[in-house]
Amino acid sequence: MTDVIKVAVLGAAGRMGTTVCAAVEAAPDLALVARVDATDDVAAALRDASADVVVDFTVPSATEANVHTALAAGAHVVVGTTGWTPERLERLEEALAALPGRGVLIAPNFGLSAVLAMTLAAKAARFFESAEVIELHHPDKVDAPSGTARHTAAAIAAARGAAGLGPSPDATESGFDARGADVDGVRVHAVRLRGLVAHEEVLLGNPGEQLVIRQDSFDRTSFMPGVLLAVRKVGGRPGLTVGLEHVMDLD
Ligand SMILES: NC(=O)C1=CN([C@@H]2O[C@H](COP(=O)(O)OP(=O)(O)OC[C@H]3O[C@@H](n4cnc5c(N)ncnc54)[C@H](O)[C@@H]3O)[C@@H](O)[C@H]2O)C=CC1
Ligand SMILES: O=C(O)C1=N[C@H](C(=O)O)C[C@H](O)C1
Repeated sequence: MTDVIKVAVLGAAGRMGTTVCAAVEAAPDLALVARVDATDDVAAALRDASADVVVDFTVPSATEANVHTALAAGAHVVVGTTGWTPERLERLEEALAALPGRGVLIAPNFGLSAVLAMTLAAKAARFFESAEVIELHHPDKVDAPSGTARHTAAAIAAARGAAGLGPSPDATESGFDARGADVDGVRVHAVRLRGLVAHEEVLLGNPGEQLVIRQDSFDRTSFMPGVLLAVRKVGGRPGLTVGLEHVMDLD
């Protein structure tokens, strides 16, 4: 019989944290050893828990410090929280270089439909003159555009660049402000609407044709197969992994 993986959850009282705790408790090969939230002493809680894997679903302002605290406590780390800038990733890679064998897996989205949508969009991008991304979320979300949309737009931009494509055509003159955020030259639009959970649409256009790639997370349980997959895989992937696609045999 394989050993049970001990899991601690940061942000355990939040929307995602609550769902992750329930999923871990329901998995026979995992044991939930700590629920940690904002009012707790994170370092002390993680030291006491001796978790194999710490899962972070907190807030962009706390996640970097939490991950370094989890590493100091001796755990591998799975991160779903947004806000991982290139500078934060660089600091994390430096820390991991001094911790051989230790793994951190950060995924902007653990939904299988979202990962597949991002992958398909990146593959399709070089065939189209125009590309734009629309992300749609619940209105309690604190960041915009979503981490998923940023990741998607960056992958589309990289594919367009590698194919020698220039910017998407756009005759909008300066002084107009309704064209969304610019992520590596790809326009990203953010909708916030009560009733939504997490949704993304990639629009790819050519003269006379359009490809729309859309994914919908109607419920936070949709993220759980991806989170549990990451928890099971992270210990076997030393260093930093960004994107669930790398443990889904998609690359
Ligand atoms: N990668 C993915 O598949 C997904 C990522 N997310 C991201 O996960 C993050 C959390 O989302 P939600 O659960 O909706 O937010 P939420 O606001 O419901 O939960 C965040 C929780 O973190 C706690 N918290 C804040 N600071 C903390 C700290 N220093 N230590 C421990 N806990 C702390 C808060 O008290 C709260 O309970 C967001 O960045 C969101 O964008 C959300 C859904 C899916
Ligand atoms: O805040 C959310 O809800 C979500 N956040 C992540 C993001 O910003 O991409 C993942 C998913 O879209 C849900």
